[in-house]
Amino acid sequence: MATIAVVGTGYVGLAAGACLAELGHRVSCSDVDGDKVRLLRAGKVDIIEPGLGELVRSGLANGRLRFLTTPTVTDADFVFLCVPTPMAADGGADLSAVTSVMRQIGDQLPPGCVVVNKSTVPVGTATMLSESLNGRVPVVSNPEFLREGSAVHDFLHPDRIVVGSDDLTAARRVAELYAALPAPVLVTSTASAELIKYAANSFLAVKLSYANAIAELCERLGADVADVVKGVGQDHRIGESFLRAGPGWGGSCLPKDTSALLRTASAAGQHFSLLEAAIATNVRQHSRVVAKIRGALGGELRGARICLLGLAFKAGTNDMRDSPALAVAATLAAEGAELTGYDPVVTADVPGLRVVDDPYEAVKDAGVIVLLTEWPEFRGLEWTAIRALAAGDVVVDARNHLDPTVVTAAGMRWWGIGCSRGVDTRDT
Ligand SMILES: NC(=O)c1ccc[n+]([C@@H]2O[C@H](COP(=O)([O-])OP(=O)(O)OC[C@H]3O[C@@H](n4cnc5c(N)ncnc54)[C@H](O)[C@@H]3O)[C@@H](O)[C@H]2O)c1
Ligand SMILES: O=c1ccn([C@@H]2O[C@H](COP(=O)(O)OP(=O)(O)O[C@H]3O[C@H](CO)[C@@H](O)[C@H](O)[C@H]3O)[C@@H](O)[C@H]2O)c(=O)[nH]1
Repeated sequence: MATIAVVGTGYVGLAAGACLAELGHRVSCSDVDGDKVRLLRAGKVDIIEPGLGELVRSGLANGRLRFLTTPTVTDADFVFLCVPTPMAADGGADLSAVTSVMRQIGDQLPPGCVVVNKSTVPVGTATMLSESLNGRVPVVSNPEFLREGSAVHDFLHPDRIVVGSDDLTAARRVAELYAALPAPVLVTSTASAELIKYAANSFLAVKLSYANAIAELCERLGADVADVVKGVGQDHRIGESFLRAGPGWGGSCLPKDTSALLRTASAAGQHFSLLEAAIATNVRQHSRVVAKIRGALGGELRGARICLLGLAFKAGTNDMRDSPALAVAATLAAEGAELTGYDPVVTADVPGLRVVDDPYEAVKDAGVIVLLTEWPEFRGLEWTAIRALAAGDVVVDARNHLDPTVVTAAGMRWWGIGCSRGVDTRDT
């Protein structure tokens, strides 16, 4: 059993801390957000993550998990860095939280301790951190691959555990922390481990943009993207996952990580045109959704009432960071549309958008209804009632989530993504 200090209790830090405590380690988690720490001490988790609340409460009860407002590292065998690395103004990764934590704890790290970096950071960061410590303790890169909405499951059932270290003993000690998990451990240099994280997220983004570009072609050629990606994905070399066409990819990771990798490549003298095209295709996908909405309204957005169903960047989370729904909403609002939104878990107001807590209120008088997040509850909506409440009769289903026969049986028109129904290529 190891003593672990986790710094940052967001999606990654809290999942890692609670799961490592569950695996038998003694874990203290710290965060600068005092309100969050107070809630966690009371066993309350303010993000939607199945199983996380239970693990936090069980860790508190068995004494293996505690929450602090300042990191206590003097007795730690391992310090896990799990702080944000958002997009900086220049498109790269903002490392200020990482460097500020290291300034705070650097002098207190005991001999024999290992700094384990789980934040997503550019190649060279582990070396930079190690130099800032004058090599007193090893810095290991241990990127995290969990997804929001399934953080606990993903942490406990990883496809692989990547341990990047220029010190083999430290690498072995970090790998040992995960010994109870049935996953292959890949030991690499710190540079390779740091790049694996960006390369994986960027590959997912490229795959998604490819699917969205094929969806556009399907519309132009009269094919159906659902069938096309099924037939493509059944080739085991390609795989069916991450090929669902939609309003574009978003979230707290893919947009910032693709941008940071592009910048890393450019600083290294490489024009990564494939990745650049994937990002551009994603922006284009937002515009294609807006074009469909404009088409449904007869060309005019100014003054139009539009209902947005779903605001989170995907179903299963209340995270709205870089949500495609917000990108679409921002363009519509800038063009003078009046927006009403409903999301089962997002209740906070969004600039340019009135958020209501009932889908039937959201659709009232709407000239067009746009589905942007694939929440299961949207499949159970009463479309006959909606037909009576809305002013227009088109549903732009940007996730191909609804059953078109149910929607059309209620007297509405269903416009999907990547299928010949509802094609409007006027301003794409
Ligand atoms: N969200 C994901 O699905 C995911 C998955 C894998 C990797 N990552 C990476 O992990 C890192 C953390 O991401 P996240 O989504 O958990 O972030 P988050 O925004 O959910 O949480 C970060 C937490 O760190 C705290 N924090 C900020 N500065 C701090 C400081 N100086 N000291 C202590 N705490 C501080 C914040 O208050 C917040 O609670 C990022 O680099 C991200 O790219 C995220
Ligand atoms: O077939 C698909 C799959 C996903 N998406 C969209 O792609 C985005 C990203 O989805 P997902 O990858 O599930 O979200 P995250 O929770 O942000 O997870 C990604 O980012 C994390 C942070 O780095 C990584 O750890 C994960 O491995 C990586 O999947 C979302 O907008 C999804 O709606 C699609 O449009 N179609």
